[in-house]
Amino acid sequence: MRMLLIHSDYLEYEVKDKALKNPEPISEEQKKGRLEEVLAVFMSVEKADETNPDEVVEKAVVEIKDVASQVKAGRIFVYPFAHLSSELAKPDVALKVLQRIEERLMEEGFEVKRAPFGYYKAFRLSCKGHPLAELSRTIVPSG
Ligand SMILES: Nc1ncnc2c1ncn2[C@@H]1O[C@H](COS(=O)(=O)NC(=O)[C@@H](N)CO)[C@@H](O)[C@H]1O
Repeated sequence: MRMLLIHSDYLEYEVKDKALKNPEPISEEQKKGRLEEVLAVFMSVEKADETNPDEVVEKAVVEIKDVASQVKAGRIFVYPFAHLSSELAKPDVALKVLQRIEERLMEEGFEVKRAPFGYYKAFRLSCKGHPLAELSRTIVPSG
């Protein structure tokens, strides 16, 4: 899994078109989303993650919690992003991993939004620009 973490004043998105034949079903209200004072986490789930998705979820949560505590962010935006890797996991595995990361972060007490999976989306992001505002992490299953 490849993650790009951007500490932001806000992240907002708007769903445009389908990018997959069968994107994640979404409600009308999920077609737009915005969070202020947020740690935006752009994530590409990778082929290698398919060997142990549960382990990758836990490792990703550890990394996200670590960065969130360093930048003092209480809100997380989980953003599916297929452009951080050339070895993408298949969509059904990727969606499950991202849904599970969302659930685990909520369990950890964060306010969390997740951008819809399988759609082209317009988005605006305001990066805060401090030294820890732009970080990346790579997670691989140990198996
Ligand atoms: N492995 C993945 N990790 C994260 N997001 C993914 C992944 N696979 C698919 N997606 C989601 O599905 C959307 C489309 O994925 S894509 O790989 O860019 N495009 C496609 O698969 C099709 N356009 C056929 O190539 C992405 O924008 C993202 O929302």
